[in-house]
Amino acid sequence: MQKSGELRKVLSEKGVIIQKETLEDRLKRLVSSSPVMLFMKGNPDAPKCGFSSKVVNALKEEGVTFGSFDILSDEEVRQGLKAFSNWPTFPQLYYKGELVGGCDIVLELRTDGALKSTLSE
Ligand SMILES: N[C@@H](CCC(=O)N[C@@H](CS)C(=O)NCC(=O)O)C(=O)O
Repeated sequence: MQKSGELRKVLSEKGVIIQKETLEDRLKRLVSSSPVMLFMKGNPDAPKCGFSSKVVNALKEEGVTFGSFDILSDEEVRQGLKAFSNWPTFPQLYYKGELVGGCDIVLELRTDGALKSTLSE
């Protein structure tokens, strides 16, 4: 993966140098695009995996407002986030740009009564 801040210079068809966002910068932007951000398979109305579905239900039941991104729609983000956060699976839940965890952790937090407070500190 390219390092953050490294601008990718690309020669366009017209010979003009354009600057493209690196993958790392894109991932940083995406994980912070909502205070609570869920990277999942499918979308909250139609999850395409049981683990993603469980996290969506937990967030909805706790009344947490969240943004989401369907990693099945973007292979670069799917594989990139695994390396970026050193976390090999989805769903991945972020709060203020930091990884909270996957399905097991989210369900544990809910059982402990700590999900809502973790996502609103
Ligand atoms: N124990 C995991 C279960 C999640 C999981 O195993 N996800 C798999 C199957 S949906 C996954 O994302 N595999 C990698 C991939 O599909 O890219 C959790 O707590 O989130």
